[in-house]
Amino acid sequence: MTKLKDSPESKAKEYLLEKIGREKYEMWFSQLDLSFKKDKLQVLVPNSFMEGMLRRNYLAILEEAGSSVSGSEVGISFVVSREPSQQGSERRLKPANAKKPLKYPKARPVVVEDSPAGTGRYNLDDFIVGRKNKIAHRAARACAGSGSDLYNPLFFFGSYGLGKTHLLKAIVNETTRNNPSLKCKYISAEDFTNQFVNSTLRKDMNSFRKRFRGVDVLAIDDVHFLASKKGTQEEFLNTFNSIDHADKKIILASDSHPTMIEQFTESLVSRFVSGMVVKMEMPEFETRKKIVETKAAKMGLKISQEVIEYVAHNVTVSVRELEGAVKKLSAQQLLLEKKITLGSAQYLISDMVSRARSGPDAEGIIETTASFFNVSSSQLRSKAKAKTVSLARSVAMYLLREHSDMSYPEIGGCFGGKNHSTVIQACRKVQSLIESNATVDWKHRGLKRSEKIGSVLKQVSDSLNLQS
Ligand SMILES: Nc1ncnc2c1ncn2[C@@H]1O[C@H](COP(=O)(O)OP(=O)(O)OP(=O)(O)O)[C@@H](O)[C@H]1O
Repeated sequence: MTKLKDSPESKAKEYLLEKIGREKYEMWFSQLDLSFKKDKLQVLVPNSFMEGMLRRNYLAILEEAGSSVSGSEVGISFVVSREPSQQGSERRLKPANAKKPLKYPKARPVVVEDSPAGTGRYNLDDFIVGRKNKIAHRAARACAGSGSDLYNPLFFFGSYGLGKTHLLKAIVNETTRNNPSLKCKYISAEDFTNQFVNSTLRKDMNSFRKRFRGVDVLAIDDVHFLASKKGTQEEFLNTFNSIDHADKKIILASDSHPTMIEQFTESLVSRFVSGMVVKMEMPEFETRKKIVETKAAKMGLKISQEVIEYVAHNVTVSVRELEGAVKKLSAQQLLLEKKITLGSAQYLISDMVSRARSGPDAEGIIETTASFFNVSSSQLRSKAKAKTVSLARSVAMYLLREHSDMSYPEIGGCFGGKNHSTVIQACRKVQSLIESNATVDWKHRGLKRSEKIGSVLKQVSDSLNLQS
C-alpha cells in the first residue's frame, strides 16, 4: 500500500513547504487538501476569498509543485467547498497554530476555473508600465499582436524579480486569447532540459521533438540555465532553427545579455541576438508607487499614501520584493484585523529595507562628472555656459536621471535651482547623442579632447560603480 507520506499530494505539499518556507506554508497550505486529477492539480479551498488569495499569490508555485511531482506540466483547478453555515462570525483564516484544525466540508464541490498549464493568469494589462520598463512592455505587446519579424526572437534579460517571466507568460496568454487555434507553449529551460534528458533515456526523441517543434509560439524562461549543458544547447538550437524556419515565434528570458553568457555556443548567441534584445530594469520611484498601490488594492489592503511611499522608497531591489512587502502588510492586516500604520510598516518590512541597494548620491555623481571634465562642481551648479561646463552638466543630469529616483525638478535643484525643462533638455540631448553614437569634444587643460559619448558615460559610471 502507498504510504500517505509518499503520495503525490504530500510530495506536492513538501515541495511547497520547501519553496515558500514554513511560515507561509503553515499560514496558507497546511490545512488545504490537494489532489491530482489527470493533468490537473485540484486545490480544495474553504471559500472564494481563500481561492482569490491563492490564485493571486501562489498560482505559479502550485503549478511548479504539480509539475515537479507529476513530471509533466499540470494546470491548477480550484474547488470551493460550501462554507459551513455555523461558521458565523468566526475568523475564516486561522493561523496554523490554532488548536483545532479547520474542517472543510468536501460535499458538492464547485470547480471554479482552470489555468492554462504553466502560464497562470498573467496578462499584459496587469504589468505596470513606467519609464524604465516601457520598451519591454511595448515589445511584448507587439510580439503578442500580429507581430513583425523585428521582434523575433524577442529576448528579455535582467536581474531577478523584474517581470521577465510575467511578460513571457503574458505574451503566451494574450496570443492564445487573440488566436485560440495557435499552439503556444511556455516552459522553463530547466524543464526543457529535464524533458530532453528523459526522452533521451527513454530513446523517445520523436515525441519530444514533436512536442516542441510543432508550436506556433515557444516561450523559454531562464535560458541561462542551459549555459553549461552542451547537449541540451545543441537540441535547443535545432528546436530554435526549426521553429524559426517555419516563421513561428520564439521568446526568451535570461538573467544576462546573451553575449555575456560565456558558455553559450556562438551559433546560439547569434540566433538570440538576431531579433530584439530588451533589458529589464527596476522601475523608478513613481512606478514602484503605482505597483504598491495596485497590488495593495488587489489584495484588499488599505494603506495610506505615506505607507505606499515608504514601501516604494525603501524596497528597491526587485518587484518581487515589492510584492512581498505588500503581501506581508496584507497578511498582517488580515490576521490582526488592524490598520497598517507607518510605524507597523517600518517594523514589518525592516528586513527588506536593510537589503535594499543604496543608490548613488547626487553629490557623488556631480563631483565625479565634474572631475572627469576637469571642471569644478560649483561650475556645474552655476549659470556658466562654456562648452565643457555645459557638456559636463548635461552628462551629470543624465546620469542622475538614469541612476536615481529623482524627478526633473529635484535634479534641477541639485544644480543651483535649474528649471525642470533645462534638465529635460539636457537629458534629451545626451539621449540623442547616445542614439547616434556621437563623438563629443571638450577642452581639457587647454587641449581638445574627443571621445564617443558612450565611452564618456561608461568611464564616469565605472568610477561611480554604477551599472551601465
Ligand atoms: N511592472 C510590473 N507590474 C506588475 N507586476 C510586476 C511587474 N514586474 C514584475 N511584477 C511581478 O513581480 C513578480 C516577479 O516577477 P517575475 O517572476 O516575472 O520576475 P523575473 O524577472 O522572471 O524573475 P526571475 O529571474 O527571478 O525568474 C511577479 O509576480 C510579477 O507579476
